[in-house]
Amino acid sequence: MALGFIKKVFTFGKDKPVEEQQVPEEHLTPTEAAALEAESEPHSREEDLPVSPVDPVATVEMETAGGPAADDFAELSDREMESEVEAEPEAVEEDLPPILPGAEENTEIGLVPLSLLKAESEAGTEASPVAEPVLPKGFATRAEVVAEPEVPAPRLSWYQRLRAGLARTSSQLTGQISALFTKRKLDDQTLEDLEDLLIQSDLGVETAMRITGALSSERYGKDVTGEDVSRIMAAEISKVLTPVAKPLQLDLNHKPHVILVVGVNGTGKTTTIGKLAAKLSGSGLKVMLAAGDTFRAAAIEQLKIWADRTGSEFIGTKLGADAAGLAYDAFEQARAKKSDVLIIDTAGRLQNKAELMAELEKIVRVLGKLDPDAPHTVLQTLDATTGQNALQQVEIFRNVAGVSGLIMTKLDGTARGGILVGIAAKHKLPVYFIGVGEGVDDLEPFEADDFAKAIAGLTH
Ligand SMILES: Nc1nc2c(ncn2[C@@H]2O[C@H](COP(=O)(O)OP(=O)(O)OP(=O)(O)O)[C@@H](O)[C@H]2O)c(=O)[nH]1
Repeated sequence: MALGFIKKVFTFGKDKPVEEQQVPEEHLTPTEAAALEAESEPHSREEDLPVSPVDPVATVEMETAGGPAADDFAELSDREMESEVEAEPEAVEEDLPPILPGAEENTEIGLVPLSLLKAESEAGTEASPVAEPVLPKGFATRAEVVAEPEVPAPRLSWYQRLRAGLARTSSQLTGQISALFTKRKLDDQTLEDLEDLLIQSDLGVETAMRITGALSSERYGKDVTGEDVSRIMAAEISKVLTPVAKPLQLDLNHKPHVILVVGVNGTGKTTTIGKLAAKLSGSGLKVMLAAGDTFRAAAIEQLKIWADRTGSEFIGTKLGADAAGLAYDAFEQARAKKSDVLIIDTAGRLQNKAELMAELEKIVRVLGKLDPDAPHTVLQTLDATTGQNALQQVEIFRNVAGVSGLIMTKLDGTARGGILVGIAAKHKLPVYFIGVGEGVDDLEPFEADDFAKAIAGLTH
């Protein structure tokens, strides 16, 4: 065995210069040579292998955390753009939450955790087991004490996460309402003050008036508690939301049913597409995902990973390519492959708003050439932490892309969910799902009653 070569390989990247350590083989005694060989064995472990100077995870993290400014892309050459798109998918996968609980522990498909391998190899090299002393009653070995199982933190139900997300809205509101009604009979002044509070919580003038109207007809001139107001508020909000809480209807005669997903960047389009794809493919439908956000390399990358993880087909193009062209190709391919559902991602930010709107209009127009009814669903994602701005976003995207339904995301964060009530009252667009986390299962059908109770701070 060429000892010099082995030493070179196993000492790569270490502080000591390789030359210093090299001793010609013939100058060693057999014992020294054997000792040296033995010493080199443990270095074959993963952690001593050279590390690539560029960390792809860090690169993608940087982009997903907001991405480079629009102008940054102008300076990329085509080749650079392509290489960004072709980056190893594993790099981003580490960032994404696991698809199935416990999937990483699956040994049935030939994957064995590294820790198990290490434990096995250590067990094999042990000289002989040392007999544990038997301790008297009342004593315990340190290992026994340390090995006490940790109780895992219970995973919150989606409703608990929704309530936690809406806690800011609800506790602020209920706190102020309680303060308003302490030792006061319901009169015109308290009703007016209540109306102001409700409007400030993004519920909208119409809903605020509904609530004060209902309260007035039930309790005018009588004592009112914060609890009374919360109950009436939940009932009135539920009345506004119930007509818009609808399931997303798929017409599978279309083959594919085309869903175009639009919305401002960062509102959760790509993640929501992944969650939808998981639900659809999980129920046996053939799904194709198209990366129509050709503006951001990480978005293409992210969608490809979701496609792989959900067993969906994927179609993408290079960064900066015509998104409408991609949508057209995707529709043709999905037809040829007899996909049930085609979901098309779009960019949320281009250099300017006019350009973004022109691109969306073109995508809709081009899809209509292949099927006058396509896109069959236009979904808009709304970030629940944005408040009043979401109202304008619906206005704009509805006009340009003909939004037919909404999904509100990030309701698990510090959400300002009141705005969904305002949007429902004004636009009356269906709300299909709500996002309550970043995981694949964190997409729940929208339930008017649950949502209304969570805003009013009532327990389920
Ligand atoms: N907490 C929480 N985070 C979410 C939810 N939905 C999406 N996110 C996160 O929001 C961030 C933005 O989501 P994306 O899916 O990349 O948003 P996008 O609209 O596709 O963004 P662009 O590609 O920039 O247009 C990511 O970090 C997601 O993990 C949700 O329901 N809850």
